[in-house]
Amino acid sequence: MTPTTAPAEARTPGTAQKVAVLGAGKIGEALLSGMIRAGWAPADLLVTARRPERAAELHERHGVEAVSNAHAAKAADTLILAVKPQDMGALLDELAPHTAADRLVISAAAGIPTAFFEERLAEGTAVVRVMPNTPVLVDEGMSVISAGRHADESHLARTEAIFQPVGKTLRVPEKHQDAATALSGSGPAYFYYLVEAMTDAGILLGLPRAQAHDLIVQSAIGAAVMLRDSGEHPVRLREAVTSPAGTTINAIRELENHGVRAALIAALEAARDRSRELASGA
Ligand SMILES: NC(=O)C1=CN([C@@H]2O[C@H](COP(=O)(O)OP(=O)(O)OC[C@H]3O[C@@H](n4cnc5c(N)ncnc54)[C@H](O)[C@@H]3O)[C@@H](O)[C@H]2O)C=CC1
Ligand SMILES: O=C(O)[C@@H]1CCC=N1
Repeated sequence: MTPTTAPAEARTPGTAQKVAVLGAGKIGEALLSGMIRAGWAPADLLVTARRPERAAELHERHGVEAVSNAHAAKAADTLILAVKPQDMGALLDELAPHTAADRLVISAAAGIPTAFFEERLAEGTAVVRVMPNTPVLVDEGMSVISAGRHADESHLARTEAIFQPVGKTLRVPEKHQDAATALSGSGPAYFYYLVEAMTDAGILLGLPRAQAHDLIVQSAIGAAVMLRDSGEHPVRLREAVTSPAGTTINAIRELENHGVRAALIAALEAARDRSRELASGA
């Protein structure tokens, strides 16, 4: 399965569909801004927020009408639910009386299975589960998509029309969503953490913080582009940096001595386990 990027013609939303983002916090607003960059008319979008000040802020920033959850459920064909997993039950209680079965419901919440929505919404409602990540803000997101019981190809295509303009998408069976959440949903945080730690190392080695930051960030960008574009395996790319009796191998030995590889495997396993726990509202 290779992640896909939208063909040019799919990047321009061609339908008169109305899409509502319910619970526009960090990820909801990132998606909203991405849809506008991709050419969605603000008039075809709706947004909901818990606090009136937040609703006003979203309206001011994006020119999108802020409405109640009930209004969004009635007026929009596609509802993107972007509240915290722990708030999803309450949101669905609010939406259920107003949501017709022909709505497409897209959940961006970690952990919550499509069955959770199907049980609480009108019989036959199409639900798609998506795990995006924050680089949707710069159109470099990774959004992992799974169909619920009543979601067909057209629902998946409508979902991809929303998420492909802000990055890549990948369809997976829903059983892999917790793993995807651990890898790409949370993934950006691990890279930020590494940059933070490596910048500290630069300071230890005597560089000013700003310079250390720039050296590490540009190395990260260069490495990421090579990983994406060179077609080479990461091991080959690392070997090309690692000269015999050189500097890099000394660093790699320390990473191995400190169990960094095992720590990463354990960390992602812990994230996967937490995603599973969220399914029970924990
Ligand atoms: N932050 C991230 O990198 C990612 C987050 N997610 C998922 O996206 C969801 C949101 O996460 P964040 O944006 O980080 O959280 P957040 O806390 O920034 O956003 C959630 C927003 O929902 C609002 N809200 C809660 N209940 C509401 C209701 N009944 N009606 C209207 N608005 C309501 C809150 O006031 C808040 O603004 C979570 O389910 C999370 O698992 C998924 C992928 C990545
Ligand atoms: O930390 C979280 O629970 C959310 C889901 C994936 C990224 N952020």
